[in-house]
Amino acid sequence: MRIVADNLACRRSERLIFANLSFTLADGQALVVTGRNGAGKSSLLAILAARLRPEAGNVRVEGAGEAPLTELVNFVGHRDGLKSALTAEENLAFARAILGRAALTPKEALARVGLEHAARLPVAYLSAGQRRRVGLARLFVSARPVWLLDEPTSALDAASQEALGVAMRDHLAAGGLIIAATHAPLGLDGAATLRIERPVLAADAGEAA
Ligand SMILES: Nc1ncnc2c1ncn2[C@@H]1O[C@H](COP(=O)(O)OP(=O)(O)OP(=O)(O)O)[C@@H](O)[C@H]1O
Repeated sequence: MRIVADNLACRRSERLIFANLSFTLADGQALVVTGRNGAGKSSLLAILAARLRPEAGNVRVEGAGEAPLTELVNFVGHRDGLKSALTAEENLAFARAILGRAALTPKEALARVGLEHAARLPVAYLSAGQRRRVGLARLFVSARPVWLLDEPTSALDAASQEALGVAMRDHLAAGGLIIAATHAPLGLDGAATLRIERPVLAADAGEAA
């Protein structure tokens, strides 16, 4: 399958955040999205996950049968999206039911991120890095092929960053696709990069002329 983003533009609170942004990504490929704070990395991921409407342009998926991109995407956002009162295992069981395409069980997914001992603890009791790892474990409970990751290494220690690198490389080797917004290196050699730059506004062009 391929994801094709064509001339995307994003406006938030009346401000044009980015424009003319295009890329194509195929099976087994990763795209690392970079840019200054506020450049629009999270906004781009939100557009790809159909949580935000683009100002212009479109995103299409090719070669995935009838399935729309929303059903192919597993999105781990900047906020972990976990319910604090539920246990780690319950949070993952919920995600597994919502996402479909069942893969690892919640217990197996927690073992994959080294948190089997925390399965029965309310997420509220976990450290920031542990919460992040539970959030990332959502990637393993469903076989959705497109991982959208927003700052996936934030709060992770070196060992967990390495484990995430292994998981991402395994996913790509199995034909998955990854689009990750980050300020930190992710260890994805050969990934394409997309740096979001400030759009050139008509007013700026006029000033420059
Ligand atoms: N819900 C919102 N409503 C209005 N404006 C928003 C909203 N969310 C983000 N923005 C604005 O959109 C712009 C892009 O934000 P975004 O979070 O996409 O940037 P980012 O590149 O991910 O930044 P960072 O590196 O700091 O995470 C910022 O100016 C931000 O203030």
